[in-house]
Order: sequence, then structure tokens, then C-alpha cells
Amino acid sequence: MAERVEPSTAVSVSGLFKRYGPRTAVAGIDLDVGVGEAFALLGPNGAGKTTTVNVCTTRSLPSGGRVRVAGWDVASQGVRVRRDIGVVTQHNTLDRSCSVEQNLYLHCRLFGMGHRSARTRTVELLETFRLASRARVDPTRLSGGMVQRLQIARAIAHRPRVLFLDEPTTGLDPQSRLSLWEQIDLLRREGTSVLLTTHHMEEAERLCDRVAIMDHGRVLVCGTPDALKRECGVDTVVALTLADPSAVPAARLSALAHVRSVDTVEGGYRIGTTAGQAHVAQIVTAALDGTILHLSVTEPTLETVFITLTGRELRD
Ligand SMILES: Nc1ncnc2c1ncn2[C@@H]1O[C@H](COP(=O)(O)OP(=O)(O)OP(=O)(O)O)[C@@H](O)[C@H]1O
Repeated sequence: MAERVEPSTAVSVSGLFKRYGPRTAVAGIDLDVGVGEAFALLGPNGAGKTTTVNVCTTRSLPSGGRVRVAGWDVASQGVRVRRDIGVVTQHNTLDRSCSVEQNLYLHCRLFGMGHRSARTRTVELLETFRLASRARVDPTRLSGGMVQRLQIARAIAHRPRVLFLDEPTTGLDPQSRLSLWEQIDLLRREGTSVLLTTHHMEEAERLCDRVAIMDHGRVLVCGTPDALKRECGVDTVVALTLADPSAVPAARLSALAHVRSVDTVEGGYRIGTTAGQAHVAQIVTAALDGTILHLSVTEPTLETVFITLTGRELRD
């Protein structure tokens, strides 16, 4: 009988390294996802998010470190891990030779359910994921949003303890994204632990209790979205679009009191300040030479946190 540690965490990653030949994809990370928690790995392309998920879901072996999922060790207890997880990868892995309902039914049978329970579960999932009217159609005839709903429905059909979602809404239109977020909320309320990867900061913030920001195979920071934003040292972000940005040197803005960061963006600057909105006027005055076309004053986001940490934008 394989040894199992009753998990206090859904996912426990300790000193994980993953190398592909000379390339280090994950450079020694530590993470814990609590039972019932929704956790996001947020970062740009190539940060190491998918590699981390691949190790957690036993698709690839760690080069170093230890990973436990639902209490099982991914390297030595892979079969046990696989029974306790649901996985939605970045690719459409639906069986195109089967109908929508058969994709669900066969998954249930593969995970050991009898005919009757598999039928009942299939009907329940079709209803929950609003796919009942498409039950008999071929998955190639579904919209992108429906494909993702079906992939999630299938991933949770056997009631896994931990659900892994790799970029679940990439490529979806805003309405389908919102609808998928509602489905993920539902799973959360039912107590499923969720680890999702995304490069979409609103998604991380909207869906997850905690976020780890990754870059170049490392975790830069980890915490609740509110804590990360508080700790980034910026409380107001002023975005300026100028007719002539060259007339306003970045150094002039950086030299202003309470300005913490100045990033050059297309057509202007994004300025992080530490003095609330009280000092926006001094920024406006300093930028008048460039003729201001647009000005916005917002609170920091996870994007601000990423920029503060790396000097780069999260989006490509
Ligand atoms: N099978 C592989 N062989 C070689 N290098 C790989 C392999 N898989 C990933 N990498 C490299 O490891 C690094 C991390 O990739 P990974 O896919 O984990 O990043 P990511 O954050 O998930 O980004 P994306 O959103 O683009 O998938 C990248 O430099 C990538 O090229």
C-alpha cells in the first residue's frame, strides 16, 4: 500500500527544479495551496507556470525538489495523484469521435463509475455547465467557451480533490471568459482546491485567494492580491498619453516628489506614486510640454506589482 500523508495542503511544492537539457524552466520554487483554496500562478509566457503544473500533474518528473498533491508524492505515487486530480491543459483534449455527453460518460467510466452513476453524473454535469442542449453534438461544433466548459466538466467528473487549470480562458471572448469564471466560482464554493495558471491579472485577482507571481522560473512574490498591491509601494498609478512624449523626459517625472516609478509605454508614461491622488497636479504640470491627450488615475493592480518587480509589463 502506498504511503500517504493526510494533506493539510492540496499542493505542496518544495524546492522544485525542472531542467530541459541546459535550460532551467523552474529554478527552485516553493508553494503551498491550501485545501479549498484557489491559487494562481501569474506570469508572462515562459515564466515556468506550465512546467510547474506539468510536474504537479505527473506529466513530467521534477529534476529536483519535492511535490505532493493531495498528500501523494508526484514522483513515486503518480497513479494515486492522477486519481485525485482534474486537469485542463492549454490544448483541446476532447475526444472528437464522441459526442459531448459521451466525453463525460466515458471519463466517468474510466474513473471506475458504474453505468448508472456515470449516466447520472453526466446529466448533472451537462446541466451545471449549461451544455444539455448540446449533449448529442460533436465537440468540433462547440464554441471556444463551450469547449472549455466541457473540458472543465470532464476534469471534475470524478470529483477530484485538486483541479489544475492551465490558462483556462486564453483565446476566449470576454463574455465566454465571464461565464467560465462563474463556473470556476461554483467549483470553489463546493470546496474544490484550484491551481490555475494565467497571464491575465484580472483573472488571477477575480478568481483566486492567493497569487504567486512567476518570472524566469522563479516565484517573485506570493500573497493575497490585496497584500501584494499594498506591498508594492505604489498607491496611485497615473497613465499619461502625450502628443509628443519626447518633450517630457522620463527623468523630469522621476525627479518629482513621491514618484516611485516611471515606465515608458506606447505614447506616454505610466507613473507610480506613493502620495495618493494629491500629487497628480504636479505630474500634469510637469507633462504639459508634451500636450496631454489622455490622463487616467487608478489604484495599483497586479500588473503594477509585476512592473515594480521586473520593470517589464506582464502582457507580451
Ligand atoms: N519540453 C520542453 N523542452 C525544452 N524547453 C521547455 C520545454 N517545456 C518548456 N520549456 C521551456 O521552459 C521555460 C518555461 O516554459 P513554460 O511553458 O513552463 O512557461 P509558461 O510560464 O507556462 O509560459 P506559457 O504561457 O508560454 O506556456 C520556457 O523557456 C520554455 O521554452
